[in-house]
Amino acid sequence: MKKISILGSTGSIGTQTLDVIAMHPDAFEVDGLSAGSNTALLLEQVRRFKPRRVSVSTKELAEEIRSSLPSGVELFSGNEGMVEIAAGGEADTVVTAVMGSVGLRSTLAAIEAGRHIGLANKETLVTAGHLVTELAERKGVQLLPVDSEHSAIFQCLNGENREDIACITLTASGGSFRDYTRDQLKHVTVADALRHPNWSMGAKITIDSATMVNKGLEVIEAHWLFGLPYEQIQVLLHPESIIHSYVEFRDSSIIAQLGNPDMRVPIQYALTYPDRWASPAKRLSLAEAQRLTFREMDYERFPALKLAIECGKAGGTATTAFNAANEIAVARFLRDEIPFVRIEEIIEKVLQQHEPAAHPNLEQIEECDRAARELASKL
Ligand SMILES: NC(=O)C1=CN([C@@H]2O[C@H](COP(=O)(O)OP(=O)(O)OC[C@H]3O[C@@H](n4cnc5c(N)ncnc54)[C@H](OP(=O)(O)O)[C@@H]3O)[C@@H](O)[C@H]2O)C=CC1
Ligand SMILES: CC(=O)[C@@H](O)[C@H](O)COP(=O)(O)O
Ligand SMILES: [Mn+2]
Repeated sequence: MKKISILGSTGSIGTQTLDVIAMHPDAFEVDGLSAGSNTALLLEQVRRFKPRRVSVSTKELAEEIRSSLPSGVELFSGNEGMVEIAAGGEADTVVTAVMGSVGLRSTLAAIEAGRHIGLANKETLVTAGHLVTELAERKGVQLLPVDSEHSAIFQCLNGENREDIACITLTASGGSFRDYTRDQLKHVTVADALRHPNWSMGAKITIDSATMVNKGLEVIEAHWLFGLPYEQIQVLLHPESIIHSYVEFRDSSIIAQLGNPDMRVPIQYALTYPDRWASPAKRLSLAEAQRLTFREMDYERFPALKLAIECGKAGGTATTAFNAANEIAVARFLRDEIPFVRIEEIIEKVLQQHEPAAHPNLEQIEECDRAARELASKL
């Protein structure tokens, strides 16, 4: 039995990870679950999956659910609680399905404890990619991508030599507003932005997809996961989200990974790697799909993508500040406090005032994250 812990078990990736686990009850068991504030769902998950340890985001929420937990289940709270779920217990693999850079300390703690990582929480790599990848290398821990594009690249690279890679291409759906002009973006609502054309995901990543920040975060994520320079990472608009990404090799061969959009596939592969197991995902019929379309990425239309790549190239704390500013700006947009186009402006303004530090340690990263959040909240 493989033991799995999930950080963010009540979210989109967390619940789909539990769906995958439920499909293979003889192969997986749940060791620990960490949630934010959705205690009703967490308690339901506890009854069904019988974890030994759970955590919620605050002490108050922990006290609220204490008497509803079966005896013997250990209860934790706050960031320390997430670290307990990540590094305590007996998990073989920790799925990082929490949203945002709040997952950084617990991801590092899981790696330090020698747990393999099913990595969905891309913000940790954007915030502190060098710390996460260096520690994983030192501890001999696998960082198994859950993000669909990175799982695709990972699969395309199976058995290949890194020196043979010419470049990788991350595909982008274009998000909710891919056919809008910049002028039309001025009047969009939160409900409009939350209508992703192909994927059903958490609110924050759905907005990131609409601003193309998601693809920016993914370029940085790919840089760290695959150890490639930014010059070898490209982005292509592919509205159907069928080709999840591809690799071009120096002999001009291209290997791509395709499938209907269903996150249970990359989640399961991260849990079963290097094996492939049966999945209920709808089979892709290219005859039915008939046409796959592509468009050159327009960096003027999607300036946040351009800015993210510039931050990636600048290195150090630039990507930390980019991520933190975006997290705050998206939260403000979701609360209807700012218009959609203001998200990009806030990120840009925070970066204008940011003094990047090279090779930051964890304390410097956390200070940069805090300062960028403070500024983004004030703007
Ligand atoms: N959804 C998808 O298809 C994909 C997601 N990803 C990445 O996966 C990660 C998760 O995304 P997604 O599942 O969509 O997000 P959701 O918003 O659906 O879920 C986020 C999870 O994190 C928990 N959480 C949020 N804030 C805190 C906190 N401060 N402390 C503890 N727990 C917290 C939430 O708890 P609660 O709900 O209980 O408050 C929830 O369990 C993100 O990094 C995203 O970019 C990557 C590829 C695809
Ligand atoms: C499912 C997944 O991996 C998301 O990150 C997805 O890629 C979002 O879609 P776009 O950012 O391409 O719109
Ligand atoms: Mn993705």
